Amino acid sequence: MSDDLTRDALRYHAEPVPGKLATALTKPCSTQAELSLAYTPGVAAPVRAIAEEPLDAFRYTGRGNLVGVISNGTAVLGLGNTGPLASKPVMEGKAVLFKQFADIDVFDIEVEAEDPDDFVETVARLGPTFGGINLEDIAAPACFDIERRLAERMDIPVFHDDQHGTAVIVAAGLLNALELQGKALADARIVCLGAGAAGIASMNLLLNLGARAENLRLVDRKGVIHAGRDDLNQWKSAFAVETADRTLEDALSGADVFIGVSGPDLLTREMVASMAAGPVVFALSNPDPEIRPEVARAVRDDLILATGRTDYPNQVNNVLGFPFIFRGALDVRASAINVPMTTAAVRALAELAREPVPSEVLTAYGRDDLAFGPDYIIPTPFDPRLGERVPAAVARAAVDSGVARVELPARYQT
Ligand SMILES: NC(=O)C1=CN([C@@H]2O[C@H](COP(=O)(O)OP(=O)(O)OC[C@H]3O[C@@H](n4cnc5c(N)ncnc54)[C@H](OP(=O)(O)O)[C@@H]3O)[C@@H](O)[C@H]2O)C=CC1
Ligand SMILES: CC(=O)C(=O)O
Ligand SMILES: [Mg+2]
Repeated sequence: MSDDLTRDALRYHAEPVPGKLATALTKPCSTQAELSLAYTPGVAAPVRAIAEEPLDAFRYTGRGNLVGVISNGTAVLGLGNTGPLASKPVMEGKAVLFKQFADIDVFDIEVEAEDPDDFVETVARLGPTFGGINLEDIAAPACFDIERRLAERMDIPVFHDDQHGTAVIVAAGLLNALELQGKALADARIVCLGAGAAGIASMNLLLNLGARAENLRLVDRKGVIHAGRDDLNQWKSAFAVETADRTLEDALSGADVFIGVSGPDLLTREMVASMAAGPVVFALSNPDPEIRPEVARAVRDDLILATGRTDYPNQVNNVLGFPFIFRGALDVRASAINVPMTTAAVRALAELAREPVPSEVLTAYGRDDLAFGPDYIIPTPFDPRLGERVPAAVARAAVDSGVARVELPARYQT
């Protein structure tokens, strides 16, 4: 990151008030009469109602539109285990995105609990506060059990954004990028560097969508995950294949797709040069990608390139997913966010990128033109249609898959 950007970012976070969030009131409270309603004695009325009928919490409190963005800070962006306190700017940032793009309120909660049992116990007890839980920046492999255990204990959606949010955007972007390169997902040779939260979930979703296991190579710090390794946890070993490939370099030779969800500057010029004709390179590590776009583009001009960043074309980042997926889930009071719902989000995102781009987006990006093609494979976060299409698709999938607890809202019934 340049010195200028570092300075600007620190100033943005410090001024005019520290941080990016504050509490807003939704009811007036400036007279004796209003205070009597907001606080004692009036507040006793909704307390009694909710004690008698728990569903009244959705009527009398903000629970139904409130998501907990919760982290223990063990995998903060690509910066590693910075701990919970240093993760707070990211969690506040996720709150900004929930509010800005989907009008969802958020409490960011940073928990001093590296031990999964402590973390699960802490979060599970917060159920009454929230309509949904967005787990963020929790390292693999602990994140897999944490999410499963919380989903089993809680009756609201528990969604690990780095797993499923990322997987949705990777899949939507890849479906479009492969089509532009004239390739099919089922035939594509895909190499994923990073076998953690984002990597494992993205590969699982691609398998669901038609990628073939024998065409996938998952790579961690020790190299290719293959059948001969005896150091693999259960999530990695599900991807162990019989192959002679041992290094990232081996795996990438002739590959169609590189997906990087690992760390900065791990993909070399030579590796990009060795890929098949018309390759797709998603260098998604934040803030610094696996290869800088200008370096990759200098190697070859037939590639489609994406990063997780806002300052390059093709931002493959979970910001395109979690606000809109939760909007759809909350609107039907879903008890979970399941595969039919994430798959519906993939399709909605991929299809939206093929439509003409509205003027708001061109203005936000200072562009005269933007159209489906190698530099526009996925909508931008500022696309106002995202807030209609993705939640509608997710809510419908929730209803169809039986996890919705209220009917599909009229505005989604088109
Ligand atoms: N663009 C986007 O929307 C998103 C991007 N990301 C990015 O993906 C990265 C990983 O995040 P996440 O999955 O949550 O983290 P995890 O800690 O769960 O997983 C990290 C994975 O990356 C691997 N890895 C790290 N460094 C290296 C290296 N030098 N060489 C090879 N493999 C390496 C680790 O290998 P090992 O298992 O051997 O330790 C591990 O498998 C981060 O950079 C993050 O910013 C994540 C989510 C969304
Ligand atoms: C984008 C994001 O969630 C990450 O890099 O961790
Ligand atoms: Mg994250």
